[in-house]
Amino acid sequence: MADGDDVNGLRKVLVTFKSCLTDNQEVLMDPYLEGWKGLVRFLNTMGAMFSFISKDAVAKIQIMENFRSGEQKENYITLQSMVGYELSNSLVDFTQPYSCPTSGCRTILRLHRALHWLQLFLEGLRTSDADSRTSVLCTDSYNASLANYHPWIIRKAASMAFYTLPTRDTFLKNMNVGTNEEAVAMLGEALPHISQVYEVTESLYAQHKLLDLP
Ligand SMILES: CCCCCCCC/C=C\CCCCCCCC(=O)N[C@@H](COP(=O)(O)O)[C@H](O)/C=C/CCCCCCCCCCCCC
Repeated sequence: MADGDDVNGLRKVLVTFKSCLTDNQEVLMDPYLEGWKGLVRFLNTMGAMFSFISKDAVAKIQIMENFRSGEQKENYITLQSMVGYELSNSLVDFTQPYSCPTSGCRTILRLHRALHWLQLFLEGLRTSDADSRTSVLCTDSYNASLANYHPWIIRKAASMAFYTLPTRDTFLKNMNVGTNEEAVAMLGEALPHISQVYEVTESLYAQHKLLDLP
């Protein structure tokens, strides 16, 4: 395959997050989920050690796609409409985890926290030295974000999976978006959009006191 072929579609995935935000700063659910599906496709190329992560992400994406295709699909067009609908209909459980049915607000919060990890990881990948280890970058970004919400056993399993990651140079090559310099440039283009989606979601959840949903 010629150099630069975006065989994993990562360029398209990262640009998808750019199409999440509307002119009035609302986050569109469909491209948000498409972005995550693309990231999971890439995750699935990294081996069986990551399958428990992929399974959880796929399950959460499926919950949201069910909302987007269900009777109330019009209320799930944006994260803002989802929050308004679920809060005004008392569908969000502020006390019990895993209450049924699992709310969209709770499910998106888990993906939102993972988006923070992604932001930190991609920035680390973009700015680190050529001889850096992706495992260290991934561990550091995980410990600064998602790890704060996971029990010991999950943190242990995650750190074991991270240990199998290659060097930064090999990881950038595996992204299949061109030379390493082109991959770094693509990360620089994509990161501001990912950060914007993260910040808009963070302030939406903070405004409605949803950041600590169990
Ligand atoms: C351009 C380069 C792209 C880089 C590759 C990115 C690929 C990342 C794809 C998906 C990221 C993982 C999404 C993980 C969602 C986890 C949500 C979560 O926290 N789930 C926990 C809580 O859910 P509830 O139990 O409350 O329902 C769940 O308990 C834990 C599940 C296990 C996953 C925990 C580890 C997450 C590590 C994220 C790093 C991914 C490693 C990527 C390797 C580069």
